[in-house]
Amino acid sequence: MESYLPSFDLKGKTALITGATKGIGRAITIAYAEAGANLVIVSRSEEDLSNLKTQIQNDYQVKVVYVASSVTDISNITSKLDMMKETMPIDILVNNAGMNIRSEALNVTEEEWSQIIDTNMKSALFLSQYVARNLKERGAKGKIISISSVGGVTALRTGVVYAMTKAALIQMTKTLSLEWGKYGINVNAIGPWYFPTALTEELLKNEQYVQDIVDRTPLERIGKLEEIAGPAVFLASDASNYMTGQALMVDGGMTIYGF
Ligand SMILES: NC(=O)C1=CN([C@@H]2O[C@H](COP(=O)(O)OP(=O)(O)OC[C@H]3O[C@@H](n4cnc5c(N)ncnc54)[C@H](OP(=O)(O)O)[C@@H]3O)[C@@H](O)[C@H]2O)C=CC1
Ligand SMILES: C[C@H](O)[C@@H]1OC(=O)[C@H](O)[C@@H]1O
Repeated sequence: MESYLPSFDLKGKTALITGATKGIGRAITIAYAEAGANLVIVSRSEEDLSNLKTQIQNDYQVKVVYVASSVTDISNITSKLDMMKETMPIDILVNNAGMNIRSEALNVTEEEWSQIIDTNMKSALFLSQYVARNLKERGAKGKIISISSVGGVTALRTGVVYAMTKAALIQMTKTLSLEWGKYGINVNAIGPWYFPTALTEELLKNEQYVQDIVDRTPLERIGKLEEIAGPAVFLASDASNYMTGQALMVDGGMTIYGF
């Protein structure tokens, strides 16, 4: 029977998600479990990680391990991954962990710079490097997905350093896709507009701010977490095997805003 429907399931794959316990990362993590992936989940809270592991293992027949660490402590994370790479070799990496300090450019400090840069970019590159080295050693195909932002392609009022990190993730995506395509590693990014998470909670409590968002968004609403999980499953699955170096804006149309 002629068929062109690719597989969206992730059975037999192992996915590492940073920032897996809250917000967008949590939605992606649970969606990956629903798609059958084994999981390596990373955030700083041992309690949150343990609770999420228990929830997922109660609901889905997948293996879950966790690494409680700041993503800025790369060697701590990779040393723990080394101990599990025989049993849980990583096939899919989601560089999701990120943060923002919303200072105007005239006021931003070096301390804020360092915190945002290190959290949003350092682990994205060095965890991608770690996973790619392991995939190359195994001769295995892999998927690397970085969570950028519409702020990586258009100007937002939410901080210049954050915007720099999100633009950098898109350029990192393109460069790594160029170098690692020959190893069968797809490297893509997702650029969300606003989604309801702890990161945006305070902003989204402001009715005028939400109205400003709606006024700039053709779909006239903020996103739902399942609407970011979908593109993340797509980019992790065989359905996107011929896509690499791309930044998918998941934004209700915001970045094409016309007049
Ligand atoms: N929500 C939105 O509207 C948008 C979000 N994004 C991006 O999506 C990603 C996720 O954001 P969102 O879900 O909203 O954020 P949340 O603040 O809700 O979640 C962030 C997650 O990252 C983890 N995290 C933060 N800093 C570190 C760190 N140093 N080390 C390890 N884990 C860390 C947190 O866990 P813990 O604190 O327990 O360690 C948490 O699990 C970010 O990269 C963000 O820039 C992009 C565009 C829009
Ligand atoms: C859409 C942006 O990324 C949004 O801006 C912010 O300040 C939040 O940090 C969100 O990430």
